[in-house]
Amino acid sequence: MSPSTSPRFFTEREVARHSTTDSCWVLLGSRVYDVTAFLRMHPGGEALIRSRAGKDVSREIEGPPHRHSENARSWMEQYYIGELDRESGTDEAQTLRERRKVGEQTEGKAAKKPTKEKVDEDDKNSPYSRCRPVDLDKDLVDWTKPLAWQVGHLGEKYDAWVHQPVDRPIRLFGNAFLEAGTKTSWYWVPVVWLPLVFYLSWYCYTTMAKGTSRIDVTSDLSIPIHKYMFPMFFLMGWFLWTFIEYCIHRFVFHMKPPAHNYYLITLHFLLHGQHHKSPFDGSRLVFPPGLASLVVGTFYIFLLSTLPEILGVSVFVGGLCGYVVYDMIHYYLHYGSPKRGTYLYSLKAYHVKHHFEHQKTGFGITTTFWDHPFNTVIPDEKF
Ligand code: HEM
Ligand SMILES: [Zn+2]
Ligand SMILES: [Zn+2]
Repeated sequence: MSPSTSPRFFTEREVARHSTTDSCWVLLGSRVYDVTAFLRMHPGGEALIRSRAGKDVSREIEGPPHRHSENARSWMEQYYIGELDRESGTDEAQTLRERRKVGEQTEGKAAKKPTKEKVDEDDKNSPYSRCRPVDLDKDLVDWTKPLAWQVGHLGEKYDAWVHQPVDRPIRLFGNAFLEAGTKTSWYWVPVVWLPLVFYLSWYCYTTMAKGTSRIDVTSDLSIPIHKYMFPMFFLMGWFLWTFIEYCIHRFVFHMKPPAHNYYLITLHFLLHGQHHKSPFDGSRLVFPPGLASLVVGTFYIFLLSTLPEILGVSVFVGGLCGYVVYDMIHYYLHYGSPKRGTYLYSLKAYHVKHHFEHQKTGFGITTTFWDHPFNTVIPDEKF
């Protein structure tokens, strides 16, 4: 909603009443926001916003504990619902006021509402004047049409546009079947891949348990593989996955497409750009199994061509399990509300900062480990 449209007015009491998980409003000065839809997604935790429900959060947005990014402020504008009417303290006064407005309108006089000039004046005096409202009419793309074939035309404006997140679902393709093919519910990932993880783990363990598996180090030296070595190979595969996770996110998903290359921009948008544009579009948060099988298949072929069979399969299954955990954790970081102080809380805060503020750093999702050697750790906040 743009601040230039005539806003609705709310009394202080009315705003204060919306202080539950089902309906949570906050204020920035005299501007009223319904942030209910954002509560669970908030990286600082649901409780922090809920404890300030019905109140002015200007100080908290500036921090400490956290100075919110430009994108976080623009994001908040999407939840703007109206203005606080400080003069009319009670609901009765509000009702009277509404009646007076209707009366004025029927008498042909101008209704008592803030004019555009008045609102702009207020905005100028507010510390949030730099908040850029999400104006869907003025956006660089036409949201009423599929986006896949539009974004390539944005050229050099694409990079800035794609990194300004919005809270709305994306339609990629006009064709309903094609569109459906790009969406995946989170549960398909464990449904498709976990049976394979269990089967291959059982296969590796029972094969090793026969006691006949050996690794030929040289033509003279051959080491027997004990069944209890399986967990070690499995964990090696998982660790290898965390490296692949980092590399795919950093070097494939965050490749910077050349501004004049329509096709590479489109490819970037389909692979990862759409997730940055609409980070909470739940239908596109996990890899479709068809696409994932390309990566999984390549990983399998690579391991089996470089390692002895049983060792390769053991490492592969650990990596596959790491991938399933990655996709589930990524989904949870966007939709879950982990407790403050937990590992998942720190991962969520880290990942949402990657989305909102530090798009060129913070590529680790299930672990920040690989950000250290590659020097892409999101710096700690300083006040
Ligand atoms: C009500 C509207 C709010 C919105 C839309 C919002 C949005 C966000 C976003 C997008 C981030 C990720 C980092 C960034 O982009 O700045 C964030 C982080 C954070 N927010 Fe908010 N926030 C809101 C209110 C609050 C309030 C009232 C508090 C209370 C103190 C708060 C505390 C934090 C903290 C502590 C973090 C960082 C989490 C961490 O690094 O541990 N936020 N918020
Ligand atoms: Zn990313
Ligand atoms: Zn994400």
